[in-house]
Amino acid sequence: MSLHSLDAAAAPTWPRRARITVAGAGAIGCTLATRLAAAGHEVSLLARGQTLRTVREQGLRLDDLGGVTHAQVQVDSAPVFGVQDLLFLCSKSQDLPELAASVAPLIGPQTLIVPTPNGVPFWYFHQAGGRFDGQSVRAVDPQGVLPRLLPLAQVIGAVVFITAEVSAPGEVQSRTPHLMMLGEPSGALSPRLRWLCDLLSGAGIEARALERIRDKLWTKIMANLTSNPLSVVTGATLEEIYTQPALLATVRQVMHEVMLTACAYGARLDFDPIEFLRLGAGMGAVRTSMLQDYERGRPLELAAIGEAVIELAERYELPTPATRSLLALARWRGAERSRLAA
Ligand SMILES: NC(=O)C1=CN([C@@H]2O[C@H](COP(=O)(O)OP(=O)(O)OC[C@H]3O[C@@H](n4cnc5c(N)ncnc54)[C@H](OP(=O)(O)O)[C@@H]3O)[C@@H](O)[C@H]2O)C=CC1
Ligand SMILES: CC(C)(CO)C(=O)C(=O)O
Repeated sequence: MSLHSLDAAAAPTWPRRARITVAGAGAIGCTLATRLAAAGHEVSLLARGQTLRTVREQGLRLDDLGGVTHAQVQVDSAPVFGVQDLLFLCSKSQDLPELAASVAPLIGPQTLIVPTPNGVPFWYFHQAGGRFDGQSVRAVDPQGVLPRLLPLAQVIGAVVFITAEVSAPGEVQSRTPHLMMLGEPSGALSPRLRWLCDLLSGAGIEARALERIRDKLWTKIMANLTSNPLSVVTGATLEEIYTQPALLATVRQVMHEVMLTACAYGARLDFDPIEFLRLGAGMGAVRTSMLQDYERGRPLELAAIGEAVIELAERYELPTPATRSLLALARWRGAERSRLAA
């Protein structure tokens, strides 16, 4: 039997071989699906377009530090896989409301839901305590639909420290170790969180259970907001962004604005800002995911990575002039790119 007990009073038994759907067959979705399928789980993939057709015919192919892994998974454009133990939502943040609207049949009362998008998550204020407890983040859920589509009590927060790129439909390359930080929005180190971490670690994705997942969210937001929009504006790599004086001035200003905002929300940032810049430079000639989206004429994930931070800063009347200018430039570049491509 795959599904664990529905009796909340009894200790749930979490399956060793889980029924898992990965919704969104891009770089992160295919990485997770391939690793989890190769580890013996019953994995289904919600995909569309050419990716759906290719994966149906050829399966998945992941080229990562473990070598090349092939996996066969059940794949469909409709949520026909039945109720799942675990559901990963692997779209870009701006596509999450549409994706979430399509996964209802996969969600039972015990299904764990793990959204992977970068940026401020829609669940940020769920069980956060404090003055904004329970509120929504407009920038990432403008219609306020996500808490209705995804039961918040079943959502586990995730910060994904994987770098992956789609090389062809259903094929992904990743050249860094796979690491995910996971946490209950309430901060509980629950049995289900430990189960999830064990399951991922068993599939070759190092997974750490955190009591303070929002701290790590801010670390990742800092990395994304200091580099992704600037890479779109300048075409620069991470190494250039974090070393070139002409770019570092903006990086530092944005970093200070994010640090101030994170502090206002009680985040404990466990890094030295100078070390942060050094680590960024050490990433080498990496093109950010947003630069890749820009070059492909795809929408930019500016709402979750940038506009949501401004929204949170505004609640405390914190100034974010550098972040605003940078986002305006990146938005303009993105719109120009779309206009030229049309
Ligand atoms: N790639 C990376 O290295 C990292 C990415 N992340 C974050 O993870 C998230 C996912 O990133 P990534 O995998 O790179 O993104 P991709 O754009 O590669 O993949 C997103 C996938 O979601 C699919 N999708 C979107 N909407 C729907 C829908 N309604 N129904 C079905 N499929 C849908 C897209 O399909 P289609 O192509 O047809 O639009 C695409 O295959 C982002 O928030 C990103 O910032 C975080 C860390 C690292
Ligand atoms: C590599 C990194 C950390 C740069 O911000 C990233 O997450 C991205 O490209 O989206």
